[in-house]
Amino acid sequence: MAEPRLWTPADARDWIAVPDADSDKYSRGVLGVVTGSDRYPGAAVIGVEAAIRTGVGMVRYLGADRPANLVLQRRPEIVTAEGRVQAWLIGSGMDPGKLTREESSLLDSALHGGEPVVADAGSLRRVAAGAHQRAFGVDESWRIVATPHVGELATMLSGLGSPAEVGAIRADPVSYAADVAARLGIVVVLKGGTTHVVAPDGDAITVSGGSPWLATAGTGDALAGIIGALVATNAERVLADPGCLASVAASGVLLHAAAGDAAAAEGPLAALDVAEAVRGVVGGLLR
Ligand SMILES: NC(=O)C1=CN([C@@H]2O[C@H](COP(=O)(O)OP(=O)(O)OC[C@H]3O[C@@H](n4cnc5c(N)ncnc54)[C@H](OP(=O)(O)O)[C@@H]3O)[C@@H](O)[C@H]2O)[C@@H](O)CC1
Ligand SMILES: Nc1ncnc2c1ncn2[C@@H]1O[C@H](COP(=O)(O)OP(=O)(O)O)[C@@H](O)[C@H]1O
Repeated sequence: MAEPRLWTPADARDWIAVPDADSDKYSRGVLGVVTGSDRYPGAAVIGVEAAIRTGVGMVRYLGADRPANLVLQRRPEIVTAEGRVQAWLIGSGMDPGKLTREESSLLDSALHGGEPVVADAGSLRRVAAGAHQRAFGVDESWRIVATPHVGELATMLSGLGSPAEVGAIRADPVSYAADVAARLGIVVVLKGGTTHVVAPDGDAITVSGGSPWLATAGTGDALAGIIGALVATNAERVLADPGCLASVAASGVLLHAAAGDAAAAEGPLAALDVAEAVRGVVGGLLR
């Protein structure tokens, strides 16, 4: 396995799609979002806020009523009607053991739809079960980015029939992430104090340096929203060259770390502060 590459702000800058005079909300990219639940409605609010502050043409939110109402309360810009999307963000704030039939069906539609997908939390078991592979074959399933923390990676490994202790994963994170990435044909973003982005071919990118104040509830939901927005706004490039999905994901991790630093500069941060701070980080990279 090659040495992990360190991602830089200049690398991330290349994946910020800047609108021009010919752009419209559709051409910029629409992100479909299936996140949140009655149990964890806040995850939907945090992810959507992070996505729109990263920059996207439109967010279509298709979750349950309680999170949908909270999302709309904070962001009336969000559209809750079905329609075409360029990418999906799924699973944050969803409990895989307590999904309603409607939620299960929304997750499966996103995984089987053919668009790139950012799969978080409650959707990871489905990804580990290989539903996307059965639909597309392993070679065409590069379009999925999974964002587990070590506990969730352990669950994915169990689902793949290779259980591993969390301690063992922490001791050798890139190898375990690479194993899951290769077997499922997906990009794995293994979150932690240092985050590793690993492609199915074993190429690894390391992003370190985010403030330890990021260790607070909901910051992973913000990360998923940031990556979702980047994938939606780069969907054409991703579909033309799925191999670039790891670069898009690494750029999202870098924006998230920088937003964490910006938010932490003012004192202890909350996840929504991180989502709000992405705007300034993107603006700074573009100056
Ligand atoms: N406001 C909201 O709506 C919020 C909603 N949220 C939503 O909540 C849902 C549950 O997500 P979750 O991550 O809290 O719990 P879960 O997936 O059950 O795994 C936890 C187990 O894994 C282990 N573990 C090991 N290392 C770990 C690590 N670094 N970080 C975390 N865990 C680690 C550890 O086990 P242990 O090592 O203690 O045996 C632990 O018991 C999910 O849908 C998420 O989106 C949250 O985002 C918060 C804000
Ligand atoms: N000590 C730390 N230093 C820097 N970043 C961290 C640290 N701990 C966690 N993070 C980041 O915070 C986020 C936490 O995500 P996650 O574990 O999914 O929490 P949640 O489910 O509550 O959103 C990840 O992006 C992770 O990389």
